[in-house]
Formats: sequence, structure tokens, C-alpha cells
Amino acid sequence: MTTPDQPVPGSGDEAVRVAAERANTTRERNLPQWPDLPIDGDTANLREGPNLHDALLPLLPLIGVWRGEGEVVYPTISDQHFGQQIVFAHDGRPFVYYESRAWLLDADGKVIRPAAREMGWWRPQPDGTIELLLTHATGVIEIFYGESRTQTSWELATDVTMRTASAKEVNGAKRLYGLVNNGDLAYVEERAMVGQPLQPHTSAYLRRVAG
Ligand code: HEM
Repeated sequence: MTTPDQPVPGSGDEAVRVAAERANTTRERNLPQWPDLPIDGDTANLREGPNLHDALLPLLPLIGVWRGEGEVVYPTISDQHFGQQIVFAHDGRPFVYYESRAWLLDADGKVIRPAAREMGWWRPQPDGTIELLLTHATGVIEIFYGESRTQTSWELATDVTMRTASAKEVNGAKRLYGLVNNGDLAYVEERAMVGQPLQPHTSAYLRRVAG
């Protein structure tokens, strides 16, 4: 028998309790700040810094720093695990600063080496379209268009992919992000590259570590 203050493990009550407990630690955390910067710095914590611009309400649940693990697959490579940190931050203006760093993990969860890095800008528009500009450290730049599918899921696909002379052949991508299990972040990305049609390349599950 359970009493109200002893939630059943795995139940909704338990998930809400775990989420609330995590919020206790993440609510105090933010990106490192420059106190002497003469303008508003980026904040990944809605409790600190400038107010979120109304145009960013469709992306509000994403603001924060997220960390977790995922899988990378493609027919031309061998499957691997990776760790990842994603930042969604803002400076009060109607765009979101976005940054992701990943690292490969061995079977024991130990870091093998740093992997993909990308950064960019999410620009929600009045008609509900989300414009996303991404720059990859591998010489690829992309423009995505997308939209919210629900209040907690977002789907985007590339309109333009360009690459430097030295970059690998990357032709396009599709991404689906969603909040799951009371506030964790999950995403899947499909990519068309190195002569292959659009198909899964990465997916990950991340927990909020700040904001
Ligand atoms: C979390 C993000 C990502 C991780 C962890 C990841 C990881 C990997 C790994 C481990 C490989 C095998 C080769 C190697 O060891 O470097 C690979 C290949 C590749 N990835 Fe990713 N990747 C990520 C995102 C991306 C993105 C965003 C792009 C495109 C902009 C991309 C494009 C490629 C390409 C073109 C290859 C080479 C495939 C081949 O030559 O057969 N990856 N990736």
C-alpha cells in the first residue's frame, strides 16, 4: 500500500517528484557571465537576465543547458555512443542562441574524444515558421525551416546546405526535437550525405543541467 507522500516508483507522481528535485539544482545554474559586459549577456535561465522576447514563446521550453547521451549511426560508419551538451540561450531579443558540443563514448561511458560542434540562431517568425541557421565546425552551413508541432515538439528541415571545398558531402537534414518524461529533451536527426539518401544519423536524450 502507498500513501500520498510515498509515490510509486515509475508512476507519474514519481516522475513529477524527480523533475521537481532536478529543478532545485538547475534553477540556480546558468551560462558563465561577464559582469563587466556593457550589454545584456546570454541567459539560459529564464529566472535570470533580460525578459524573454514574446516572439520566443514557442521556444520557451527549450531555453536552458542540456546534457545527455545518444547514438550515431550511418551505413558508411560503425555505430557509436556519444555524449552531448546543448545550450539554448537568449539576450532579450527575438532570436535564440544555440550551441551543441558532442563527444564519443566507449562501451564503459568513458570519453574517447570530442566530436561534432555546431552553433546557430533560431528565429521564430510571426507566421509560426521557425528559421534556423546552423554552422558546423566541419565546413558546413545550413538554413533550416520548421515549426512547432505541439507546444513541446519542433520539426525542422534544411532548405539550403552549403559546404567549403574541404568539407564532406552533406546534402540535407531533418530534425525533430521534443520534450519527454516531464521535461527531458530528446531529438532525432536524419541526414542525406556522402551519396546516401536521408536517413537517421544521430539521436539523443538529454536532461536539463541549467535553467
Ligand atoms: C551529435 C552530433 C554528431 C556526432 C556525435 C557525429 C558523429 C559521427 C561519427 C562518429 C562519424 C564517423 C566518422 C568519425 O569518426 O568522425 C560521423 C560521420 C559523419 N558525420 Fe556525423 N556526427 C554528428 C553530427 C553530424 C552533423 C550535424 C553532420 C553534418 C553537418 C554530420 C556529418 C557527418 C559526415 C558527412 C560523416 C562522414 C560519413 C562518411 O564519410 O562515411 N554529422 N559522424
